[in-house]
Amino acid sequence: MITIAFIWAVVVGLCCCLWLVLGIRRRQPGEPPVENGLIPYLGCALQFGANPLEFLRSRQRKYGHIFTCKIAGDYVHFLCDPFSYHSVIRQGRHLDWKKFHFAASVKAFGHDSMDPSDGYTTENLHQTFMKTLQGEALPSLIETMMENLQTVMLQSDTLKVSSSNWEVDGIFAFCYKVMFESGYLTLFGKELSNGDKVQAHRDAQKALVLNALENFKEFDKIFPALVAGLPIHVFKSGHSARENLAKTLLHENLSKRENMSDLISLRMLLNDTLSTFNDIGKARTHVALLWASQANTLPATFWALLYMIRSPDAMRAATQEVKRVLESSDQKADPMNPHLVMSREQLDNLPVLESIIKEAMRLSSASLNVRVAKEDFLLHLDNKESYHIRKDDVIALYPQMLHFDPEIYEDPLTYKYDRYLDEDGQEKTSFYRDGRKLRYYYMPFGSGVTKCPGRFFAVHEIKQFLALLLCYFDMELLDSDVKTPPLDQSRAGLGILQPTYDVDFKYRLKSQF
Ligand code: HEM
Repeated sequence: MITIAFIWAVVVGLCCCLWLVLGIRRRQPGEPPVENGLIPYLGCALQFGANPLEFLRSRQRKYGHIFTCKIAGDYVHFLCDPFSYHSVIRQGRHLDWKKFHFAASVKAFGHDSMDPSDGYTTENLHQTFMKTLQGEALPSLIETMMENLQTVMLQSDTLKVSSSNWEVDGIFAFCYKVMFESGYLTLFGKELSNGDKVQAHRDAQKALVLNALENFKEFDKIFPALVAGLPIHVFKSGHSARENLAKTLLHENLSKRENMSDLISLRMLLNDTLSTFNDIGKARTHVALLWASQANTLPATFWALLYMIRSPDAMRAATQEVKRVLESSDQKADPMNPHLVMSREQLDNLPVLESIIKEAMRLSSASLNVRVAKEDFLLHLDNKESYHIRKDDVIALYPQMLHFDPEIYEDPLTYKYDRYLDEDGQEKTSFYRDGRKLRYYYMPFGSGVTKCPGRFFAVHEIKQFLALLLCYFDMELLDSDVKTPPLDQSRAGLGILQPTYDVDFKYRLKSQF
């Protein structure tokens, strides 16, 4: 008995020694300070995951502008000096952004790799996104979204609307219903109608989108775990939710839809012509786009609406701004005939709404910008210091550190709807730290080549949503003193954080705008 215990003790002891010898990195001359953490493989992952901002701030106080932490098997160099961000963002020849992004997408969505160098497709995804989400493609996306939003708000059964009675709903639930349905229809179009049985067709369409929303929410819950590397089979309902979404997005189903966005039609064509993906693999690439288009937009819309309703000054200024646009284009809001139009130029010229949204995203965004070192190289910082970085190490920026920095944003935890407005009421773009003007001060959409290609559409659709609510509805918080809900940290690193609980409000049709 004693011998078995002794053997076990020796084995465990040897493993510990092996881990100490092989699993721990020792700082070499010229490298950033390193923290291996106490748990083999995971390193500092648990402490980082519990509260990334606090973790990074405490390490920054201890080590300075750059330090290295072992996180889930990788050595991650966190760069905390905003003036040095440029050396990572400008994408020198030493840094790779593809490896991490393509691998994360494969892990979460289960399609074959979309990196052309892996041989499953020759599509240049980046080009597809730029061509179909920006520039000339944007006006038609905006136009379709505006129509869909008004239909969903006023002409379908999604909301109960009345001018005499207040309806009560959670702001989060409300935003998810309205924005998901409108965004889904804008990207994936509507099912072709067969002429007769109009009501039955409408009901089926509605059921499909409602189902998609439920599946989306279920899948979204397990998304952080998938990105962290857990296999989807561990999560029964999350797995079947993803597969249900994929089934509705099979090409044979999509081809029965009309008014599809250029993004999805082009991706279908390129899936069919340039890839070797099978049918379900193709469909999963569309699930990835559905997720990208909704997972951040929905919580961002929630925060923008919540903060706007909470601030009477914001409501007043935004209402005036929207009124001015309608008057200048001779339009009147009529809920019985909801066909307001706002061009891209008009939407671009709404600085108050822009600032309301930006400030909401400043307070709720927690994305991690990641690059991988392709080779050993020397990273030069703004203060003229240089650090040795090893091949395959990760370099990360965590812009929430900027967004909550009291030297950049005075009183950073307070929502100020006009924070991004200058003295002339136009967009403010000058922010300073230590008396120096910052190039990077607002980064919820990422940076450099990996910057979100859907960012213009995202901001426009949230502006449209808020503008239409102001035109058509009176809105009030149920409890005017309600506290802002805390951020749910479980998605930290992945984008806009969700609230830990919903906040109730009431709404009814406006008698006049
Ligand atoms: C408030 C809303 C949104 C936020 C905060 C947001 C943020 C982001 C971020 C942080 C990334 C990753 C950037 C990086 O890795 O450095 C990203 C990627 C992406 N986003 Fe968005 N996004 C939003 C809305 C949208 C919308 C509406 C669409 C499309 C209709 C979209 C499409 C994409 C795509 C396709 C990618 C992947 C790009 C690539 O890998 O090349 N996003 N987004």
